[in-house]
Amino acid sequence: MIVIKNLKKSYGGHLVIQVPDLVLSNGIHWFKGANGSGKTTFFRTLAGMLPFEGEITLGGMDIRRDHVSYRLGINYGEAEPDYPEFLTANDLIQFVAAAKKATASDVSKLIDTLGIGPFLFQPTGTYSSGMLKKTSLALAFLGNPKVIILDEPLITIDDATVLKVYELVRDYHASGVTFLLSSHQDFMFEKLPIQTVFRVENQLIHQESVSEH
Ligand SMILES: Nc1ncnc2c1ncn2[C@@H]1O[C@H](COP(=O)(O)OP(=O)(O)OP(=O)(O)O)[C@@H](O)[C@H]1O
Repeated sequence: MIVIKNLKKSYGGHLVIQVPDLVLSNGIHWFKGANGSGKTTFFRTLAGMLPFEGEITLGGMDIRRDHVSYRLGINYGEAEPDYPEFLTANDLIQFVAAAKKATASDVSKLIDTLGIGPFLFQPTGTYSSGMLKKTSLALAFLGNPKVIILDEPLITIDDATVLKVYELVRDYHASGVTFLLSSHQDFMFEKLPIQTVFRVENQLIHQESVSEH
């Protein structure tokens, strides 16, 4: 469970998002909102990548005080991944796997499921946008996170990979992982048990009814 209190995130004095009080329970949550509404900023803040005002805890772990255990508990998949171009998918995966304490068998399962094998040892500078996205998705599933945040997980990947991502989300969710997702495309509700839909608008986050979607 993520508990957020009095969160304010600004860039250079310009307020982007404020969350006075929000509890994200275990489940799959979809964050919707117009371009520039603050979804990525909110996700990066929760992932511990940005300074902010307020308090965030994950399963009782404080984002600042318990920063190592907090970060082991939360994974983040970038909307538009961008890596140093000389690094291969294998370099990135091995590095993150070690940091996130992932097992070798989980690593090879993810490489296989997401079809990364054919370009595993090529530098990411040579990748298509879909190959970069598959790499970032593999990184987001490594280790034993309690929460996985996927920012626009379905963009640039082919239809077969979209189905694999649904499968991964369902499987990890079945073993207790909470997902925070954003997408401008609709998710296939029959393939993903989405519990809550949130709308990010006017610097705030409102809960919507799932049946509206
Ligand atoms: N590093 C930054 N420095 C200054 N302003 C930023 C920075 N990153 C984002 N912003 C601003 O914060 C606001 C929210 O951006 P953010 O990327 O969080 O939106 P988003 O909802 O994810 O948008 P999209 O749907 O287009 O991905 C925008 O006005 C953007 O210009």
